[in-house]
Amino acid sequence: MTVTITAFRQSPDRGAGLARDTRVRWALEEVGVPYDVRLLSFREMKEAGHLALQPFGQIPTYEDGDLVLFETGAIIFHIAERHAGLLPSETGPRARAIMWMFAALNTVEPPILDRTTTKLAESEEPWSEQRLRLTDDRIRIRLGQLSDHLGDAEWLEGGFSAGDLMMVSVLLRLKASGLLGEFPNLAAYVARGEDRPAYKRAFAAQLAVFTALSSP
Ligand SMILES: N[C@@H](CCC(=O)N[C@@H](CSCc1ccc([N+](=O)[O-])cc1)C(=O)NCC(=O)O)C(=O)O
Repeated sequence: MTVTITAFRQSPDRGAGLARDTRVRWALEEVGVPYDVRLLSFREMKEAGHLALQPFGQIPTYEDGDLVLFETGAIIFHIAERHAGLLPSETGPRARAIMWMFAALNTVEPPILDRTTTKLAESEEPWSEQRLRLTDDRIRIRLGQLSDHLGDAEWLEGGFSAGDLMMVSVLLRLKASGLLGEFPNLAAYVARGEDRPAYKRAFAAQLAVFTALSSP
């Protein structure tokens, strides 16, 4: 049975790879599992058919036979559990790699999402600029702590893992802000992630969706 994921029919980022299906595509490419994509319009995401799979009306979802999952972290953990290549087999190193998945989603990403909210949903508010400065400073604290921990290491725990896939995916959203560039070792870490053949295939696949839209 082929795995099927859902993605934006027309991603607001115009194929920049920032929508969360890119993380799942990357994980599937890393472990060599083929997948189909069901593209959804914003309207279709809120219709009963999709809400039955994803009660919050979002993408991505993951379907494999009778199993339906949502939440990118849970999907990637499921993929990494079942296929070699994203989690070490030894108990301790495996737990550490999973720890970094949670750190990416629960500690590093929240202030980044807060920044996105300020930029996209609060830009007309009189306090928006001030709030953006505060948000950026909170992000800088996390980036500084992560930068200090990573140092000159290639990946967070020795070999590349799902923890790095999630952390790089989280940090990618900062590229345009200039904040990532303030921490050269983190910028290089993200570039190493983008340079992985599996990431390149995942990125190209989601970009092709957007390109197909804009071709005559
Ligand atoms: N916690 C869930 C969050 C899923 C989620 O945020 N999905 C977003 C798309 S990825 C987030 C996202 C959206 C757009 C961009 N962009 O740059 O255009 C980047 C990331 C979505 O469906 N949004 C529509 C809605 O909520 O109605 C998960 O991790 O899977």
